[in-house]
Amino acid sequence: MKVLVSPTPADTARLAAEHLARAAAAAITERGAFSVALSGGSTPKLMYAALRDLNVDWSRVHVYFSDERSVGPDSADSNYRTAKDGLLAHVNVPEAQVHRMEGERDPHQAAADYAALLPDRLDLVLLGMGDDGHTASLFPDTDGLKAGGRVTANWVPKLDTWRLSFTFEEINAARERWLLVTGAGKAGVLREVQDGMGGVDGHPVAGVHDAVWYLDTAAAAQLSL
Ligand SMILES: O=C1O[C@H](COP(=O)(O)O)[C@@H](O)[C@H](O)[C@H]1O
Repeated sequence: MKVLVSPTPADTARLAAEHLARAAAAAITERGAFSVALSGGSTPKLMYAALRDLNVDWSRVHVYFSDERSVGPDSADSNYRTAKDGLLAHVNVPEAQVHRMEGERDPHQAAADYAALLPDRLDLVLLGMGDDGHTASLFPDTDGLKAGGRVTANWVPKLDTWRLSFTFEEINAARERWLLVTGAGKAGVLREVQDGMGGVDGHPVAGVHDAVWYLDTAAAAQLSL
């Protein structure tokens, strides 16, 4: 586990945003473009705000999503909408370079179509971790944990809904994976992940390999570092 601990969620967000700006510049210099998959939920919001003030050549950035809920782009639950409101509407990223997952469509068809538009290899996948150890929309004890290919339609019984999600194969094939996790509420789960409790079925985030973890002090409180 490569772990970077900052004092507060805002510090964590700022550090990840600064590293993202640096990673984007390096990729653009080396390969002419930077491809990043964003995550959803509440944790990335502070990072989106921090990123708006940084120097990034957004004309060379291609934005994807690692997961999406079964809703349209205007829903308050939409991961795309969170990213749009918090970041994409405030920077000069060309619309044609923003690729949202279409949560409002038939999930199997939407997953297949999304897999077809992904580049060969993403530069960076940004991820979060839920209180139950899920990451992207790979929830404990769901079929999506064993899905092959790049994107899966994952039925989540406890939420009674479909989710669209990158598979582990796609997440682990990217050049880099960063996990952004903050708050005391995540400390116990993080400890269990570090101890290997429940394996990937119990704590899906354990299926993410060679990640950099951006944590605040509260989330890291129970880890042995
Ligand atoms: O449902 C989701 O939850 C996770 C974690 O979200 P958070 O609110 O605890 O930060 C998120 O990473 C994922 O993209 C999202 O769809």
